Amino acid sequence: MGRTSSHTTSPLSLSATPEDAPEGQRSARSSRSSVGSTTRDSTGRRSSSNRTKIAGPGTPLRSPLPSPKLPNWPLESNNGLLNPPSPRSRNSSAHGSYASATTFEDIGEEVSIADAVSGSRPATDRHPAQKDGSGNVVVSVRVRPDAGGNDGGKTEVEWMVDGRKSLVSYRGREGGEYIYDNVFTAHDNNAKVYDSAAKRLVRRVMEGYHGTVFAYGMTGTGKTFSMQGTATSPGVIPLAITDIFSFIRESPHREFLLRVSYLEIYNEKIHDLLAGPPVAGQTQEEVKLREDSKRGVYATPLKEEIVQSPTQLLRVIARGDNARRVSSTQFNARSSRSHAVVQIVVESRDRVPGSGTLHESKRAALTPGGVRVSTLSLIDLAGSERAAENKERRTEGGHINKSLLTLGTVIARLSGDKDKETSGNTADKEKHLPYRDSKLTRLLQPALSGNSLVSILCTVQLGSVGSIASANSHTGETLNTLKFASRAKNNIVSHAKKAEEALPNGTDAGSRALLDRYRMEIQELRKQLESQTREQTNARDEEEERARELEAEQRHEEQMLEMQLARTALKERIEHLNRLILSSKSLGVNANRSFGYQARESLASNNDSHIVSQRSSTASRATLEVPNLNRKSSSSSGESPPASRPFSNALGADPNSEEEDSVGEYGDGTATQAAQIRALQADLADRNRYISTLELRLRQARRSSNSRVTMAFHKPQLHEEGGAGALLKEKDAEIAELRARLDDKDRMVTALRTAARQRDIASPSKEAPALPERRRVSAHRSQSSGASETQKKIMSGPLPLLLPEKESAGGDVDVMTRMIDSMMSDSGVLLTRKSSRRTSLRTGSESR
Ligand SMILES: Nc1ncnc2c1ncn2[C@@H]1O[C@H](COP(=O)(O)OP(=O)(O)OP(=O)(O)O)[C@@H](O)[C@H]1O
Repeated sequence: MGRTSSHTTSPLSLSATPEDAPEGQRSARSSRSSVGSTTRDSTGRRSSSNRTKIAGPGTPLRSPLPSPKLPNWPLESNNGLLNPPSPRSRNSSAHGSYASATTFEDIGEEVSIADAVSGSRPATDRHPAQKDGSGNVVVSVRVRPDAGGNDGGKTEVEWMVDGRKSLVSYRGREGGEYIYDNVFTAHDNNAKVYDSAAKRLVRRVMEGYHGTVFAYGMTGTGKTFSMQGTATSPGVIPLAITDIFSFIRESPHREFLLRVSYLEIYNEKIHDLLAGPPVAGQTQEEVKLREDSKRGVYATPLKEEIVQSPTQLLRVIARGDNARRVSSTQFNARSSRSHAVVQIVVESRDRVPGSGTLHESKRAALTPGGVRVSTLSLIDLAGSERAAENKERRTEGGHINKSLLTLGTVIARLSGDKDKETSGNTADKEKHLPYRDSKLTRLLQPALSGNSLVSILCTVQLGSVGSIASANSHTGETLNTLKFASRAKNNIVSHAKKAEEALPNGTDAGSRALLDRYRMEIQELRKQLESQTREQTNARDEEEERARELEAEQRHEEQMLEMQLARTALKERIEHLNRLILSSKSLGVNANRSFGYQARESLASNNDSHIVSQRSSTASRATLEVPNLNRKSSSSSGESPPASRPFSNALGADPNSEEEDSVGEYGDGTATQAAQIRALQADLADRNRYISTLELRLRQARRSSNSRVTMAFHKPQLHEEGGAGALLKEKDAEIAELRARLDDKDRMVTALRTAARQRDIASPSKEAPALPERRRVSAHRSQSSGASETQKKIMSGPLPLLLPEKESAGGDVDVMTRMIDSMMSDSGVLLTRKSSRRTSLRTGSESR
């Protein structure tokens, strides 16, 4: 398989036209010369006394992202927003407590340790170029300790590393001196690297600048070691995270929202390292780079996680690290096969005291200002490498080298770009910079084109004599890295400005600032909550109102029912009393008829009156007879003697009437027994209904006394209850009277039976005709031959069969007549008494 140039040649070995090895040397110098002759003069000289030996303290193991010892201060968090507690002092502050060689644009603000210690250069002279923004780009070189632990020997002869002077010089072929912003020797640890190369940039990002830190170098030279570090020696990323949160704590006047994404560019494809493993059967959407005027170049779709603590942020990044592609290569057992980009988006805004009261929450009491969005990109590039034997590694290496080559080309051409910038020809500038040739350069475009603060950390391994790193090819790579660093320092011009504060814009729903969107969402949710609370209150009020109405309605219904019952009861009572009145009248008529012969005579002579009397009597009986009496009558039917028939009713009986005959042999002359029974049953039903009405009302009254019935209804009810009780008592009295009357009748019947027996004994031979026959005969005789008064009396008695008895034994009949008269007289007294009581009752109820 043929190899492409990118396979066979490391990008670091390529020089972008004018900057060849000697030019690279010049470039480094010119870099300094661009920042001032003083610097060049001071850094350009060789000094054996400052020469640093390559140290080889042993290679730390690459490990997952370490957890640096983080201050355990709680951060207030609300919806992902971070609010620092009141500021407190600490030794390691993100606010410039460090002494760093990092320059950026703080003129005279910070002095490098080396310079401060040496005092060789006054701060004002040191970086005059900072005034035109070139100080926004920091280039550092870090020398990795030799894996063999040999830091002496020939190395000293070929390479000279001066940390204090930020100088690396090579005495071999194509040798030269390279001066950078920082040169870290093999003795310098990650903390020193971070403090000098990145700390200030991180702080600036927190203040609102975009910042990019990336590690560049040949494979195995310590890029990942520098960016991630180890558990004991945390690298740039964990230390930056610590500082981010320290800054938040120390900025009580601002509120922050942090979101993080993590992507890798592997074989020229972008992968979201936070997206998790692809779900079976689901194709993951390819991450693409887009560009817009506000955000610049960005990858999408990309998972962004909002983080609220250093631990959370470190965990998210560690998760991404685990997803990153790492393989073993000739130079590195765990070589990164992709460019990895951690992006931390910082949203912040001022917290201005608002109109909230003390009782409201702290957050509600502050009215926010505009949101500032800045981005910190921490990039661990894959290392350039020579072609590997493994096909897969070769493919990867090809892509890695190609992208690094493009990066080198872009940076190399930036120098020409600088000239065009002065001439103002920006169209040309865009045209000749091949940002789009690789994903890496496209992604780095905003940073390389000057919108961002940039810190480039180039890692090299010089190697002692005989080591792999000392091999010719390796030295060539190292030299190319140094040249790249020099070109970057020389060519990249950053005019990074603080991101503008986007004022809260209620209509911009697609606003990039989550802080703003969250604020809007919170406001919206608050509004919703308020309206919901209002609605709930209204609904509750309505419900209560409805319940009240329902209760009133029920009460009204109860009252109506009570009134209805009361009316029904009154009606019943009126009806009953009316019946009683009729009964009294009837009884009065009957009584007259029973007591006086003359009255009976007159009634008997008047047929119409007789009929009326007959009816009245029936009604009277139907009304007055009590159930047990009724029972007795019916139970004795058929075999009880005719004596059970009342005397009075026989008085007006029409002996010719078929109806009279057909109503039964026990008819009393005014109504048949069946009619009596019917009447009694009807009366009984009336009373039962009345009693049940009273019971119902009583129950209702009891229930109502427990419910909230108004007093207006209680009073009549109580009154009704009293009336019902009285009525019941009255009924009981009536029943008792009727029973007494029944007893009288029983006695009468007994007497009549006795008389009948005596008659039978007196004339045993004389057969009595059958009852109906006798009755007819007697009736006929009585009517046709004009019966005597006595006969009429007897006829008005219960039994027509007494007639033959009279014929044969007149003495017995007289006895019987006397007895009946006496009983009737008793009964009359009883009925008169009862009648008078009923009248008084009626009067009483009417008056009531
Ligand atoms: N300054 C250092 N001090 C001690 N050990 C180091 C240093 N720099 C690198 N190493 C060790 O060298 C090895 C390779 O380092 P590292 O993986 O960081 O290289 P790299 O540049 O990221 O390589 P690649 O491009 O292949 O990913 C690791 O085991 C690492 O621990």
